[in-house]
Amino acid sequence: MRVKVLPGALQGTVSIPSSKSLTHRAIICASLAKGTSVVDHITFSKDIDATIACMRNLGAKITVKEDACTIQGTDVRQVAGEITCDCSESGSTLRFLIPIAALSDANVTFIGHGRLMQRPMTVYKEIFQAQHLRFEQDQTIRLRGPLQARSFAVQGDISSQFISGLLFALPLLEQDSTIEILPPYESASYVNLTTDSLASFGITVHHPSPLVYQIPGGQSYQAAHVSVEGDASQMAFYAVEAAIQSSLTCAHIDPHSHQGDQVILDFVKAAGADVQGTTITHQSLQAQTMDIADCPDLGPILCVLAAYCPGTSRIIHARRLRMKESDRIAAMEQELRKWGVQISSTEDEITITGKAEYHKTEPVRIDGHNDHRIVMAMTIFGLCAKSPSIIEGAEAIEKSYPDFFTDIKHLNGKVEIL
Ligand SMILES: O=C(O)C1=C[C@@H](OP(=O)(O)O)[C@@H](O)[C@H](O)C1
Ligand SMILES: C=C(OP(=O)(O)O)C(=O)O
Repeated sequence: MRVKVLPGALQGTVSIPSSKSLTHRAIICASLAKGTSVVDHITFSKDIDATIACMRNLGAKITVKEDACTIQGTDVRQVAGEITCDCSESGSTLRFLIPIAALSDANVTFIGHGRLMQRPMTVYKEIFQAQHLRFEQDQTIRLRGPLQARSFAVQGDISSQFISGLLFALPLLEQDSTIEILPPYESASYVNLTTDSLASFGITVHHPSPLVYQIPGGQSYQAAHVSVEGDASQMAFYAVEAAIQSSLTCAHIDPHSHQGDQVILDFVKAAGADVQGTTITHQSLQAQTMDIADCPDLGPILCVLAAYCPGTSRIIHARRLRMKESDRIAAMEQELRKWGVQISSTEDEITITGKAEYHKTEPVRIDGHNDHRIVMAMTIFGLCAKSPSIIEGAEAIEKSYPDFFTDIKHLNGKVEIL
C-alpha cells in the first residue's frame, strides 16, 4: 500500500485504540483461567489475531464478537502431541507463549514472519538448555517441556518479554520460583503491566525488591472481565503532531494508566507544548535529552519530535530499537535524511539537530521498512512538513493499528491511499 501524505494540521478529538500490550496479556490470562472470561474494548490487529490463534491452538475456546472475546480457558499442562503456533511478526506473542507452551510435554513449533525469528531469543535458549529440554531454532522454534520451577537469572536489558513470559507460566508449576533480573533493567514498566494483568486474574507475584520476583507455585488463574484501556504508544503519534503544529484531544486514555509510554505527555511538555490532561497544544519547541530505556516503542516518533525542535536533542538508551520489527534507529536515520534532517547515531544513542520547517521540491519517497511504527512516525513527519511525501509499504500499520489512516482522515489529515 502506498500512501500520499500532504502537509496540514490535524484537528479535533481522537479515540485512541486499545492497548495492544494489555490485550495480549488479558487474552493469555483468560485462556489459562478456569471458567469463562470476557475481554472487551479490544482493537484487533495482526498481532492480537496471532495471540488469539495461538491460544486456540493451545486449547482455549475463544469467540470473537464485535470488540470482545469470550474465552473459555484451558489447562495447558494437559496439551499433548504436535502443536503449531504461528506468531506472525509479534515478539510479544512468541516470547509470552514459549514458557506457557513448555508447561506441557507436547512438541510445539513456533512459526514467525518478517524479522521475528532474528530477534533475540538467547534467554530462553539458555533456560531450556540448562533444564536439558528441546529448544531448536532456525526458521522456526521447536521446543518441548515440561519446564521446571527454578531460580532464574535473566539479563534485564535484552527484552522484558522474557520476564513477562516466565511470569505467565511459573505460577502454574507446583513448586515456587524466583526470577532475579541482572541489571540494567529496561522496559520494566511492561513487566508491571504483566503483574497487573496477573493480579486481575487472581495470580499473586511478590516483588520484594526492584530486581526480584517471587512466584508461588500451585496457583490457578480465575476467570475475569477486563475492558482494555487506550494505548499510550499510539497516543504518542497524535501527541507529537499536536506538539509540533496543532491542538488535539486524545480520548480513551486512562489518566492513572501504568503504561510506561504515558511518559510521552512529559516529553512533549518538556519540549514546550501545552498539556492539559490529554489535550496537547502547540507552543514554541526546544531540544531536550530523552531517556527511552523504559519506553522503547516511543523511539521513532520521538525522532520526529526532535527533528522539529530547534537545537540538538539526544535520545539515549536506544539500543533495543535495533532489535524490533526493523532496526528502528537505522530506519529513522535513512528516512529522516531524505527530508534533510541532521541525524546521527551510536549503538545506543540518537542525536538530532532540529528546525521548525522542512520542504523539498519533489515528493519525498519514504520506505516503511515493514515496520508499523516507522510508517506512523513518518506519516506524522509528513503532515508537519511543508511539501508532500509518499510512504511505501504503509500496510505495515496492520500489525498494531489497522485504522491509523482512517483516524488521520477523520482529524482532517490529508492522506490518500494510492
Ligand atoms: O511487553 C510488551 O508488551 C512489550 C515490551 C517491549 O519490548 P521489550 O521489552 O523487548 O523492549 C515493547 O517494545 C513491545 O512493543 C511490547
Ligand atoms: C516491538 C513491538 O511489538 P512486539 O515486540 O510485540 O513485536 C511493537 O509493537 O513496536
